[in-house]
Amino acid sequence: MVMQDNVILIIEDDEGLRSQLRWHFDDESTTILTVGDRESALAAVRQHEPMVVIQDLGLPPDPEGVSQGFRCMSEILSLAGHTKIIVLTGKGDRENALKAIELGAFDFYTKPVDPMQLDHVVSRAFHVAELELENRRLLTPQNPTGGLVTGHPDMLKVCRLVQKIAPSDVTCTFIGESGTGKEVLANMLHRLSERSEQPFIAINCAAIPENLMESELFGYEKGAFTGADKARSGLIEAAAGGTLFLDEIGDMPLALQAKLLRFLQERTIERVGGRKSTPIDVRVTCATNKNIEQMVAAGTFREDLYYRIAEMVIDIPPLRERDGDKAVLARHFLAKYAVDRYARVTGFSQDAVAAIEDYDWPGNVREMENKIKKAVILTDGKVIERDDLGLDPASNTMRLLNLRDVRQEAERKAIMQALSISNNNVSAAAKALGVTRPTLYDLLKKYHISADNPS
Ligand SMILES: Nc1ncnc2c1ncn2[C@@H]1O[C@H](COP(=O)(O)OP(=O)(O)OP(=O)(O)O)[C@@H](O)[C@H]1O
Repeated sequence: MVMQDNVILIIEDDEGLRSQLRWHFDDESTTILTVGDRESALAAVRQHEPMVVIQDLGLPPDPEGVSQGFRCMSEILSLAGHTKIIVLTGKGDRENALKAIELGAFDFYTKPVDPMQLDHVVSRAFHVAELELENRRLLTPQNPTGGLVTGHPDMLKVCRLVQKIAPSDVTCTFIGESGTGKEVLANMLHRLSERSEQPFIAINCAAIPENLMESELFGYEKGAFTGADKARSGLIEAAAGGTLFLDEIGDMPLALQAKLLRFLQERTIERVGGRKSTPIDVRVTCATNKNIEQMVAAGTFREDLYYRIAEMVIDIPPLRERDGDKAVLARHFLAKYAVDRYARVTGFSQDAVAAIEDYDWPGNVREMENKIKKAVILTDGKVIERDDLGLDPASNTMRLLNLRDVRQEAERKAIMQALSISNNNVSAAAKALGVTRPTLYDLLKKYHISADNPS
């Protein structure tokens, strides 16, 4: 079955509400299917596999209870596990709302329905579904990504670039903040290359003391220095035939930069204390979170080495700039760690989702993985709550005024202006801004602007 883009299935036994929702969501780009009971819902899912389902919990023959609603939800998820189900619950029915999340619902919405508010939830569900779909498209058996998960257009572009250059021997350098996935990408590059059966050796240039780095990389001969009682090969030799990943290349001392450059030019190594040159066939990949061009200008990084390692420079955006990836990655890490004795943990509360979205993640994906792993272990319930995540809002305020902030402020102002000119009509405002309605809803959410009161 292929998931259909822009199909919403509404499962609601109240005919009035069903028509209201159909009428509200109906537009040229969206197909709305409506049904009133569980059997018809399952038939519609089999036939159309909608991306998003809006579902009432009270369905016949148990319209006052929740048994049919939960059964329907579980059956949809076992038929089409990626469906984003938004459950409609009665006021004060928090217990069932949480149970729905535990069973795998994407979100819940408390009646009475305000279609404009429900729009936010629906467009977020579409957004996450689309990102996950992109990620699944990327992750085919022909495209092993070594565990890289993303749905963000810029990261997908990076992945495609990596796939393209993998078969060549181009030396590429990944530039990005710590924890953004540079090593994961370097590993993906290796796996996709013809060297995949050979070793992938990663070395963190910032973690090795300067006086040991040369012998670590190039190896040494017996008697090369005090304590060298036998010869040892270095990491370049260990990577022979495969890939050597030099992480934090910006921290490599100048003296060693010269030796690395010689290796990259001649493709031979000389062990410390040795006189013999040995040819080694290795692909070199680098990463850094430093601005190497600035270091070149300051004289702390050799320009000739920079040109060698930067045959291809690939920028990795920080997590805070990957709109939508936070949700996709959070769900990925939950699935990764909520196993065995933690399998009871099945989702995030609404508050937790909002906290994940709002947080800046200065430590990027690594920080998120650690925080979610910890939350899975620490939570007492079945759902991870905001407090379980231990996100420190202070780190969000550390941001300096930079181009991104300026751009966001301009975007926010333009949206407010468009809303005010269009009398808060979201469709008209979206048109004026040249974006789709779901995109505008995403932006409204991002900037915490209410369309009812855009001040
Ligand atoms: N897109 C991703 N999907 C899944 N896991 C990811 C992704 N990006 C990063 N990770 C995970 O986050 C952690 C940090 O990633 P990685 O080591 O690749 O970051 P890095 O940019 O190389 O960091 P550093 O500069 O500090 O070495 C790893 O455990 C990795 O598996």
